[in-house]
Amino acid sequence: MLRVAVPNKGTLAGPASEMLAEAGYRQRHEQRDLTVLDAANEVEFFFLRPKDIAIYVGSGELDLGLTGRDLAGDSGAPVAEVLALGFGGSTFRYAAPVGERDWTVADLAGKRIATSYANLVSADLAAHGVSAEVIRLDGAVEISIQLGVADAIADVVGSGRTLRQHGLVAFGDPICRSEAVVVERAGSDHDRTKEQLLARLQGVVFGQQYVMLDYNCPRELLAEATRVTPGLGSPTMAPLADENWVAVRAMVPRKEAPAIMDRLAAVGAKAILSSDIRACRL
Ligand SMILES: Nc1ncnc2c1ncn2[C@@H]1O[C@H](COP(=O)(O)OP(=O)(O)OP(=O)(O)O)[C@@H](O)[C@H]1O
Ligand SMILES: O=P(O)(O)OC[C@H]1O[C@H](OP(=O)(O)OP(=O)(O)O)[C@H](O)[C@@H]1O
Ligand SMILES: [Mg+2]
Repeated sequence: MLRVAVPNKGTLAGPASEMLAEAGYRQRHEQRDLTVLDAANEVEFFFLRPKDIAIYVGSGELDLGLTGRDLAGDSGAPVAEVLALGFGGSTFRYAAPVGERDWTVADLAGKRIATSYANLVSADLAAHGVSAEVIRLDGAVEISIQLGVADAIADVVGSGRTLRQHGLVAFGDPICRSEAVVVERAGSDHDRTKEQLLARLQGVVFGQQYVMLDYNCPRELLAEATRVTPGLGSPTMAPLADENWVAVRAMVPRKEAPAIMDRLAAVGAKAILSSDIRACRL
């Protein structure tokens, strides 16, 4: 039985469970359930605090865990990333009050820095050769300067709204660029159930990052059109009843799809359709 940790709360919990459900795994119906057994797929899911997940996986008690790259890094647990999941994107950054001065990381020397990710911050300060006091807080870190316990902070930045609301500005290079990831204990083996879960999740991630384009193309413009949509391997082509036309089907990156559709229309393609891919195996 494969044992897999899933966030039970916070930003990553909803999307992580939805992705596992899309991959065909049973997920919990009740928010308070801490385990779910998916006997058909030989997997047991454990719903744990996101911060704790890498610790369980690093100790070898659980085989895989879905967590944030930043959380896994901060835990210091001996885990390795096996798959990036494409959601829960954030940066982890230093920030300080707007207008006080143009802060640099070197200016943090001798200062108090509040954070919920003390290990990441200590390691980054050491890498910069800066000696400062790290104040460990559990959350609402942005308010700590106002309340007088810190001079600067290091925190997760998503949209940047929370920093702006508190009159703070980020500075320095991001300490970490994070997203949700699957981790395993470093150096551990892959058995059939683990490989299957990773392949299914990979298929859902691909499905979310690509769309399927279908279009009809005059035969003489095929070479030009398929240069625009080379597909992952090679585009699928099928003859139409009108022998001067061909139907083409190719996967394209979701973010580029509108621009690719513009280019196909300019080439002379017609009936250009874009559709979602729920999951795929390449
Ligand atoms: N806007 C965001 N705010 C917080 N965490 C985010 C955000 N966007 C992505 N994340 C990621 O979510 C993970 C943090 O999840 P976690 O559940 O610990 O905190 P949370 O979502 O802030 O919930 P809570 O603070 O209520 O426990 C990190 O990997 C972080 O990078
Ligand atoms: O850049 P934004 O989109 O504004 O998001 C970032 C904020 O969201 C998180 O806080 P959360 O709401 O989880 O509260 P917490 O500080 O108690 O963890 C994070 O710690 C930042 O404070
Ligand atoms: Mg939080």
